[in-house]
Amino acid sequence: MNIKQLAAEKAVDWVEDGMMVGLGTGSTAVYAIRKLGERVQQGLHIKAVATSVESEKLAKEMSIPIIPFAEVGQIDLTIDGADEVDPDLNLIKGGGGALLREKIVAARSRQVMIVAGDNKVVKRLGAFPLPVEVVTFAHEWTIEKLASMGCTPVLRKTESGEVFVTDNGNYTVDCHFKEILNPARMHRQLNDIPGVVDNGLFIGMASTAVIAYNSGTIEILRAGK
Ligand SMILES: O=C[C@H](O)[C@H](O)[C@H](O)COP(=O)(O)O
Repeated sequence: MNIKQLAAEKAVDWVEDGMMVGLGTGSTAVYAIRKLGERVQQGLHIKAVATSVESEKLAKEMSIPIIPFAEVGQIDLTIDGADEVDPDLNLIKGGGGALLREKIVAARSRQVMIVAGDNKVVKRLGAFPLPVEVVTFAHEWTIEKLASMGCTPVLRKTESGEVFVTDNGNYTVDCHFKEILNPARMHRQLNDIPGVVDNGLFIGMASTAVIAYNSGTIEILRAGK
């Protein structure tokens, strides 16, 4: 079993009967959705909301009952991956292109549990290019403003060379900062740029991180500890 699978399947142990569960996106979250699906098929009763079209499709294939976001009240637990996790459990997310729905679901969740291999744990955020979701209108100008923040911005393309379009019909700009000294301030400054919809910094949103190591060990990190 690889470390992504180990962390993701462990997190599913926290899901209890009757919960409203947020389903993350990405190659690690996929393992959590599959495991949760197995538990549903064995009789676990939950409802879920997905953070991407892709995760929703997989959840339905696994017979997990999906609720439209408009009908979701409080979400009990969201299980999601991350591109970087710092010691305060601040995160970079959006490498898979789903940051906006992920952030909305996280904001509605009592508990956000991050699942990752230990390669995602960093002392300081920013080596991973920070994804920023921007509207298509005047995106060239928005990209210039992002560059003025001290990064090298790259408009994300698909493997076939088309501009990548998010589930919300926007573009993603990957901002190469190398390091982000003050993530909370950077979060505000980026979102102040007209044309920016949101950025991949998740500040103070994760309550727990389930981190798996190649040795097979699992470490549980908690925010504020
Ligand atoms: O947009 C995608 C999400 O934020 C993912 O959770 C993140 O990119 C981590 O993905 P993966 O588990 O594939 O490394």
